[in-house]
Amino acid sequence: MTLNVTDLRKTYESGDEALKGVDLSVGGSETTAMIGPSGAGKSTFIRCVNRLTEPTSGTVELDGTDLTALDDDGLRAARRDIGMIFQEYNLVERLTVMENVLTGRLGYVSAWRAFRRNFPPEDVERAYEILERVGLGDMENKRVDELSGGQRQRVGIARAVVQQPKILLVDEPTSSLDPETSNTVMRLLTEIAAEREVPVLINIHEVDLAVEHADRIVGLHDGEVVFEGSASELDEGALDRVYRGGDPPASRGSDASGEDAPVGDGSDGGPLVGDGVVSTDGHAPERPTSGGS
Ligand SMILES: Nc1ncnc2c1ncn2[C@@H]1O[C@H](COP(=O)(O)OP(=O)(O)OP(=O)(O)O)[C@@H](O)[C@H]1O
Repeated sequence: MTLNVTDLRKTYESGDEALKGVDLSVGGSETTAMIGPSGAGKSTFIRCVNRLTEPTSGTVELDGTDLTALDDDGLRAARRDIGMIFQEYNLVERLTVMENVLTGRLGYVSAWRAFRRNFPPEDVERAYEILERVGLGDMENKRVDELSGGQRQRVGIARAVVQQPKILLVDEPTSSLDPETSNTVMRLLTEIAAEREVPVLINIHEVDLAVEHADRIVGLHDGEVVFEGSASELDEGALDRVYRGGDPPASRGSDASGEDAPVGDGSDGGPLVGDGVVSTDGHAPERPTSGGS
Protein backbone atom coordinates (compact mmCIF):
# COMPACT_ATOMS: atom_id res chain seq x y z
CA MET A 1 0.00 0.00 0.00
CA THR A 2 1.28 3.40 -0.89
CA LEU A 3 -0.08 6.82 -0.24
CA ASN A 4 1.24 9.41 -2.65
CA VAL A 5 0.37 13.00 -1.96
CA THR A 6 1.39 15.51 -4.61
CA ASP A 7 1.39 19.30 -4.43
CA LEU A 8 -1.38 19.38 -1.85
CA ARG A 9 -2.72 22.86 -1.19
CA LYS A 10 -5.41 24.13 1.10
CA THR A 11 -6.57 27.68 1.33
CA TYR A 12 -9.47 28.14 3.73
CA GLU A 13 -12.30 30.50 2.85
CA SER A 14 -10.77 32.93 5.29
CA GLY A 15 -7.77 33.17 2.97
CA ASP A 16 -5.59 31.20 5.38
CA GLU A 17 -3.09 29.19 3.34
CA ALA A 18 -2.74 26.13 5.52
CA LEU A 19 -0.92 23.94 2.97
CA LYS A 20 1.33 25.40 0.30
CA GLY A 21 2.14 22.44 -1.92
CA VAL A 22 3.00 19.42 0.18
CA ASP A 23 4.43 16.25 -1.35
CA LEU A 24 4.60 13.10 0.71
CA SER A 25 4.80 9.36 0.11
CA VAL A 26 4.07 6.81 2.77
CA GLY A 27 4.25 3.07 2.23
CA GLY A 28 5.26 -0.36 3.44
CA SER A 29 4.79 -0.78 7.16
CA GLU A 30 6.61 2.41 7.95
CA THR A 31 5.61 4.78 10.73
CA THR A 32 5.86 8.41 9.67
CA ALA A 33 5.51 11.13 12.25
CA MET A 34 4.48 14.61 11.17
CA ILE A 35 5.75 17.28 13.52
CA GLY A 36 5.52 21.06 13.47
CA PRO A 37 4.44 24.03 15.52
CA SER A 38 0.84 24.86 16.22
CA GLY A 39 -0.77 26.11 13.03
CA ALA A 40 1.81 24.50 10.71
CA GLY A 41 -0.93 22.59 8.90
CA LYS A 42 -0.57 19.08 10.34
CA SER A 43 -4.26 18.55 11.04
CA THR A 44 -5.24 20.15 7.77
CA PHE A 45 -2.92 17.77 5.96
CA ILE A 46 -4.23 14.61 7.57
CA ARG A 47 -7.83 15.76 7.13
CA CYS A 48 -7.22 16.53 3.46
CA VAL A 49 -5.86 13.02 2.91
CA ASN A 50 -9.24 11.48 3.71
CA ARG A 51 -11.14 14.54 2.52
CA LEU A 52 -12.71 15.42 5.83
CA THR A 53 -11.39 18.75 4.64
CA GLU A 54 -11.52 19.30 0.88
CA PRO A 55 -8.09 20.14 -0.51
CA THR A 56 -7.96 23.20 -2.75
CA SER A 57 -5.69 21.40 -5.23
CA GLY A 58 -3.26 18.54 -5.53
CA THR A 59 -3.69 14.78 -5.62
CA VAL A 60 -3.97 12.13 -2.92
CA GLU A 61 -3.37 8.70 -4.41
CA LEU A 62 -4.05 5.59 -2.41
CA ASP A 63 -2.70 2.61 -4.30
CA GLY A 64 -3.05 4.54 -7.52
CA THR A 65 -6.60 5.83 -6.95
CA ASP A 66 -6.83 9.59 -6.71
CA LEU A 67 -9.12 10.22 -3.75
CA THR A 68 -9.61 13.85 -4.71
CA ALA A 69 -11.37 12.74 -7.91
CA LEU A 70 -13.89 10.42 -6.25
CA ASP A 71 -17.60 11.09 -5.89
CA ASP A 72 -19.37 10.46 -2.57
CA ASP A 73 -19.91 6.75 -3.16
CA GLY A 74 -16.36 6.27 -4.35
CA LEU A 75 -15.04 8.14 -1.37
CA ARG A 76 -17.14 6.11 1.05
CA ALA A 77 -15.74 2.91 -0.42
CA ALA A 78 -12.18 4.24 -0.38
CA ARG A 79 -12.47 5.27 3.25
CA ARG A 80 -12.88 1.62 4.23
CA ASP A 81 -9.21 1.31 3.43
CA ILE A 82 -8.27 4.22 5.69
CA GLY A 83 -8.21 3.60 9.41
CA MET A 84 -8.66 6.88 11.23
CA ILE A 85 -7.70 7.47 14.81
CA PHE A 86 -8.90 11.00 15.22
CA GLN A 87 -9.89 13.07 18.19
CA GLU A 88 -13.21 14.08 16.75
CA TYR A 89 -13.98 10.54 15.69
CA ASN A 90 -14.43 9.96 19.29
CA LEU A 91 -15.99 7.01 20.92
CA VAL A 92 -19.66 6.70 21.67
CA GLU A 93 -19.60 7.23 25.40
CA ARG A 94 -22.61 5.21 26.43
CA LEU A 95 -21.85 2.20 24.28
CA THR A 96 -19.63 -0.65 25.34
CA VAL A 97 -16.08 -1.23 24.22
CA MET A 98 -17.24 -4.01 21.89
CA GLU A 99 -20.00 -1.90 20.38
CA ASN A 100 -17.54 0.88 19.73
CA VAL A 101 -15.05 -1.46 18.11
CA LEU A 102 -17.71 -2.97 15.89
CA THR A 103 -18.61 0.44 14.54
CA GLY A 104 -15.32 0.02 12.66
CA ARG A 105 -17.15 -2.60 10.57
CA LEU A 106 -20.05 -0.31 9.72
CA GLY A 107 -18.68 0.39 6.27
CA TYR A 108 -19.03 -3.31 5.50
CA VAL A 109 -22.46 -4.26 6.81
CA SER A 110 -25.86 -3.13 5.61
CA ALA A 111 -27.53 -0.24 7.39
CA TRP A 112 -30.22 -2.63 8.60
CA ARG A 113 -27.75 -5.08 10.15
CA ALA A 114 -25.90 -2.20 11.70
CA PHE A 115 -29.10 -0.79 13.13
CA ARG A 116 -29.93 -4.16 14.66
CA ARG A 117 -26.34 -4.45 15.83
CA ASN A 118 -26.34 -7.69 14.00
CA PHE A 119 -22.74 -8.08 12.92
CA PRO A 120 -21.45 -11.20 11.17
CA PRO A 121 -19.77 -13.63 13.57
CA GLU A 122 -16.41 -13.22 11.84
CA ASP A 123 -16.53 -9.48 12.57
CA VAL A 124 -17.22 -10.18 16.23
CA GLU A 125 -14.41 -12.73 16.34
CA ARG A 126 -12.03 -10.27 14.74
CA ALA A 127 -13.07 -7.61 17.25
CA TYR A 128 -12.29 -9.94 20.16
CA GLU A 129 -8.88 -10.75 18.70
CA ILE A 130 -8.02 -7.10 18.29
CA LEU A 131 -9.22 -6.17 21.75
CA GLU A 132 -6.91 -8.84 23.08
CA ARG A 133 -4.08 -7.45 20.98
CA VAL A 134 -4.47 -3.93 22.32
CA GLY A 135 -4.62 -5.21 25.90
CA LEU A 136 -8.36 -4.86 26.50
CA GLY A 137 -9.10 -8.57 26.37
CA ASP A 138 -11.54 -8.64 29.25
CA MET A 139 -13.13 -5.25 28.81
CA GLU A 140 -15.53 -5.80 25.94
CA ASN A 141 -18.62 -5.13 28.04
CA LYS A 142 -17.36 -2.05 29.82
CA ARG A 143 -18.91 1.22 28.90
CA VAL A 144 -16.45 3.53 27.25
CA ASP A 145 -17.19 6.34 29.69
CA GLU A 146 -15.76 4.13 32.44
CA LEU A 147 -12.35 3.87 30.79
CA SER A 148 -9.10 5.76 31.31
CA GLY A 149 -7.65 7.96 28.57
CA GLY A 150 -5.14 5.30 27.55
CA GLN A 151 -7.79 2.61 27.42
CA ARG A 152 -10.02 4.81 25.31
CA GLN A 153 -7.22 5.42 22.87
CA ARG A 154 -6.75 1.63 22.63
CA VAL A 155 -10.44 1.26 21.81
CA GLY A 156 -9.96 3.86 19.07
CA ILE A 157 -7.01 1.90 17.71
CA ALA A 158 -8.97 -1.38 17.86
CA ARG A 159 -11.87 0.23 16.05
CA ALA A 160 -9.59 1.47 13.26
CA VAL A 161 -7.77 -1.85 12.97
CA VAL A 162 -10.91 -4.01 12.88
CA GLN A 163 -11.73 -2.21 9.68
CA GLN A 164 -8.68 -3.94 8.12
CA PRO A 165 -7.43 -0.71 6.64
CA LYS A 166 -4.58 -0.35 4.19
CA ILE A 167 -3.28 2.71 6.00
CA LEU A 168 -3.71 4.25 9.43
CA LEU A 169 -4.04 8.00 9.87
CA VAL A 170 -3.59 9.18 13.40
CA ASP A 171 -4.13 12.72 14.66
CA GLU A 172 -2.47 13.63 17.96
CA PRO A 173 -2.96 10.26 19.65
CA THR A 174 -1.24 11.24 22.85
CA SER A 175 -2.34 14.81 23.44
CA SER A 176 -4.31 14.00 26.58
CA LEU A 177 -2.20 11.14 27.89
CA ASP A 178 0.56 10.98 30.49
CA PRO A 179 4.08 10.27 29.19
CA GLU A 180 4.11 6.58 30.04
CA THR A 181 0.73 5.91 28.45
CA SER A 182 1.79 8.01 25.45
CA ASN A 183 4.79 5.74 24.97
CA THR A 184 2.64 2.64 25.21
CA VAL A 185 0.16 3.96 22.67
CA MET A 186 2.93 4.93 20.25
CA ARG A 187 4.58 1.54 20.63
CA LEU A 188 1.28 -0.18 20.00
CA LEU A 189 0.73 1.82 16.82
CA THR A 190 4.18 1.02 15.42
CA GLU A 191 3.88 -2.67 16.33
CA ILE A 192 0.47 -2.94 14.71
CA ALA A 193 1.84 -1.27 11.58
CA ALA A 194 4.57 -3.90 11.41
CA GLU A 195 2.29 -6.85 12.19
CA ARG A 196 -0.38 -5.84 9.71
CA GLU A 197 2.02 -4.43 7.18
CA VAL A 198 0.24 -1.12 6.90
CA PRO A 199 1.86 2.30 6.91
CA VAL A 200 0.97 4.70 9.71
CA LEU A 201 0.98 8.48 9.47
CA ILE A 202 0.85 10.17 12.86
CA ASN A 203 0.52 13.85 13.69
CA ILE A 204 2.31 14.37 16.90
CA HIS A 205 3.26 17.33 19.02
CA GLU A 206 5.86 15.63 21.14
CA VAL A 207 9.19 15.55 19.33
CA ASP A 208 10.65 13.00 21.73
CA LEU A 209 7.88 10.52 20.95
CA ALA A 210 8.39 11.05 17.22
CA VAL A 211 12.13 10.52 17.60
CA GLU A 212 11.70 7.40 19.67
CA HIS A 213 8.99 5.65 17.71
CA ALA A 214 8.86 6.81 14.10
CA ASP A 215 10.85 5.39 11.22
CA ARG A 216 10.66 8.71 9.45
CA ILE A 217 9.92 12.26 10.49
CA VAL A 218 8.36 14.95 8.36
CA GLY A 219 8.55 18.52 9.65
CA LEU A 220 5.97 21.07 8.57
CA HIS A 221 6.36 24.79 8.98
CA ASP A 222 3.80 27.26 7.75
CA GLY A 223 2.21 24.82 5.32
CA GLU A 224 5.45 23.53 3.82
CA VAL A 225 7.61 20.48 4.38
CA VAL A 226 10.92 21.81 5.71
CA PHE A 227 12.37 18.54 6.96
CA GLU A 228 12.12 14.92 5.95
CA GLY A 229 14.42 12.25 7.30
CA SER A 230 15.20 9.80 10.04
CA ALA A 231 15.18 10.63 13.72
CA SER A 232 18.98 10.84 13.78
CA GLU A 233 18.90 13.45 11.02
CA LEU A 234 16.63 15.71 13.04
CA ASP A 235 19.42 17.92 14.33
CA GLU A 236 19.29 21.41 15.81
CA GLY A 237 19.26 23.04 12.38
CA ALA A 238 16.33 20.91 11.27
CA LEU A 239 14.41 21.69 14.45
CA ASP A 240 15.11 25.36 13.92
CA ARG A 241 13.61 25.15 10.44
CA VAL A 242 10.57 23.25 11.67
CA TYR A 243 9.81 25.31 14.75
CA ARG A 244 11.19 28.72 13.91
CA GLY A 245 11.27 28.74 10.15
CA GLY A 246 15.05 29.05 10.01
CA ASP A 247 16.85 29.02 6.65
CA PRO A 248 17.62 25.70 5.06
CA PRO A 249 21.26 24.69 5.47
CA ALA A 250 23.63 25.38 2.57
CA SER A 251 24.88 21.81 2.74
CA ARG A 252 23.06 19.09 4.53
CA GLY A 253 25.07 17.65 7.38
CA SER A 254 24.03 15.62 10.35
CA ASP A 255 25.91 15.30 13.54
CA ALA A 256 22.99 14.62 15.81
CA SER A 257 22.98 11.26 17.47
CA GLY A 258 19.83 9.39 18.38
CA GLU A 259 20.47 9.70 22.09
CA ASP A 260 21.19 13.38 21.92
CA ALA A 261 17.50 13.91 21.34
CA PRO A 262 16.79 17.42 20.13
CA VAL A 263 14.51 18.56 22.87
CA GLY A 264 14.31 21.71 24.89
CA ASP A 265 12.67 23.25 27.89
CA GLY A 266 10.74 25.70 25.76
CA SER A 267 12.64 28.71 27.07
CA ASP A 268 14.05 29.41 23.62
CA GLY A 269 10.64 29.22 21.99
CA GLY A 270 11.44 25.76 20.65
CA PRO A 271 9.56 22.55 21.22
CA LEU A 272 9.02 21.80 24.84
CA VAL A 273 9.36 18.15 25.52
CA GLY A 274 9.49 15.85 28.45
CA ASP A 275 6.25 15.86 30.33
CA GLY A 276 4.00 14.90 27.48
CA VAL A 277 2.89 18.48 26.95
CA VAL A 278 4.46 20.58 24.29
CA SER A 279 4.26 24.25 23.80
CA THR A 280 5.40 24.87 20.28
CA ASP A 281 5.93 28.36 19.03
CA GLY A 282 4.53 29.97 22.12
CA HIS A 283 1.33 31.31 20.63
CA ALA A 284 -1.81 29.81 19.24
CA PRO A 285 -2.40 30.06 15.50
CA GLU A 286 -4.54 32.97 14.55
CA ARG A 287 -8.09 31.93 13.89
CA PRO A 288 -9.72 33.55 10.92
CA THR A 289 -12.48 35.94 11.87
CA SER A 290 -14.86 34.74 9.15
CA GLY A 291 -15.12 31.25 10.58
CA GLY A 292 -13.76 29.56 7.46
CA SER A 293 -14.88 26.30 5.91
N1 LIG B 1 -11.54 25.37 9.65
C1 LIG B 1 -10.62 26.32 9.45
N2 LIG B 1 -10.93 27.48 8.87
C2 LIG B 1 -10.01 28.42 8.63
N3 LIG B 1 -8.70 28.28 8.95
C3 LIG B 1 -8.32 27.15 9.53
C4 LIG B 1 -9.25 26.11 9.81
N4 LIG B 1 -8.57 25.08 10.37
C5 LIG B 1 -7.28 25.49 10.44
N5 LIG B 1 -7.13 26.72 9.93
C6 LIG B 1 -5.87 27.47 9.82
O1 LIG B 1 -4.98 26.73 9.02
C7 LIG B 1 -3.66 26.77 9.57
C8 LIG B 1 -3.18 25.35 9.88
O2 LIG B 1 -3.96 24.82 10.96
P1 LIG B 1 -3.87 23.30 11.42
O3 LIG B 1 -4.90 23.10 12.44
O4 LIG B 1 -3.87 22.43 10.22
O5 LIG B 1 -2.42 23.27 12.07
P2 LIG B 1 -1.76 22.22 13.05
O6 LIG B 1 -0.34 22.10 12.64
O7 LIG B 1 -2.56 20.96 13.05
O8 LIG B 1 -1.87 22.93 14.46
P3 LIG B 1 -2.14 22.29 15.92
O9 LIG B 1 -0.91 21.51 16.22
O10 LIG B 1 -2.30 23.48 16.77
O11 LIG B 1 -3.36 21.44 15.80
C9 LIG B 1 -3.75 27.66 10.79
O12 LIG B 1 -3.35 28.96 10.40
C10 LIG B 1 -5.21 27.64 11.16
O13 LIG B 1 -5.59 28.82 11.78
